[in-house]
Amino acid sequence: MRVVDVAHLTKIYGHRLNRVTALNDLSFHIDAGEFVGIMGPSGAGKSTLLNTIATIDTPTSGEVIVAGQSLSQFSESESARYRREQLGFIFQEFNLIPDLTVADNITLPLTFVPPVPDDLDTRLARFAHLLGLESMLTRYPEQLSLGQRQRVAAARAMISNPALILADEPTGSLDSMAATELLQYLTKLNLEEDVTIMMVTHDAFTASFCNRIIFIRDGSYFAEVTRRGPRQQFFDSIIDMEATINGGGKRRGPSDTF
Ligand SMILES: Nc1ncnc2c1ncn2[C@@H]1O[C@H](COP(=O)(O)OP(=O)(O)OP(=O)(O)O)[C@@H](O)[C@H]1O
Repeated sequence: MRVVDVAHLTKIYGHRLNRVTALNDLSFHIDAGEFVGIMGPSGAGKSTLLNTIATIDTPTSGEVIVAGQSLSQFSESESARYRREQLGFIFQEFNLIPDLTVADNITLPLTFVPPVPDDLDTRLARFAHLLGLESMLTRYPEQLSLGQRQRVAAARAMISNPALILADEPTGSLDSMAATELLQYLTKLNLEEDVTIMMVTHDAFTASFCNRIIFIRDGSYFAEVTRRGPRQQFFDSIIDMEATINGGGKRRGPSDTF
């Protein structure tokens, strides 16, 4: 099943002399159960793409369909509902609420707008278990390590069973050990729970935990690489593609597999 369908997406900011084309006829799709990385040089349009899928930004032309719904048809309230029910967000800076316990932070998406589901406690227990947070539920965010905080953010993103998790540089604030641990958890949730993840990252190591990377440059689709073998090999192929994209090479068309 297709979760994300981006078709001929174009976003132009400003007009006349200060016109900037942030996205330029970008098309790709993501299927259910994929863990897809979005990479590309600074200014390539990655944040604009995330913001468009999150309905924070509206496209100039083209279409985004998520879980069968065309985002351009949404009213304000439908967008808010879509973000609440279909999306889960993991940000670089965690965005946890300091005055709430870990348990209350995780369940926030379910308690924010009534009615609170009957299985709230079961869902909390399940995601706390999946993310190794069972012993920390009564603590406050400041009593956790940065890696643990990001796992709380991941549990919060997933507790409402959204169609898509949007992760924006989720390892950006973590040291390499905590980053690896988080990525292992995300991989496990992707493989075992079929969570669909789209992750923007600058970091090839982080990207190597995905199963496919879409590279964009100047707002357009540039190339993609798909993991077929060991992660080290996939990492090398990501580094190669980064060199190509930064070196100004031309690479477009069919998927490269490694
Ligand atoms: N609100 C805005 N008004 C005008 N131009 C914008 C706006 N937001 C982004 N841009 C421009 O659109 C282009 C794409 O920006 P975007 O932030 O999406 O890139 P990015 O790939 O996320 O970059 P980075 O990796 O540096 O975060 C850039 O040239 C940027 O300057």
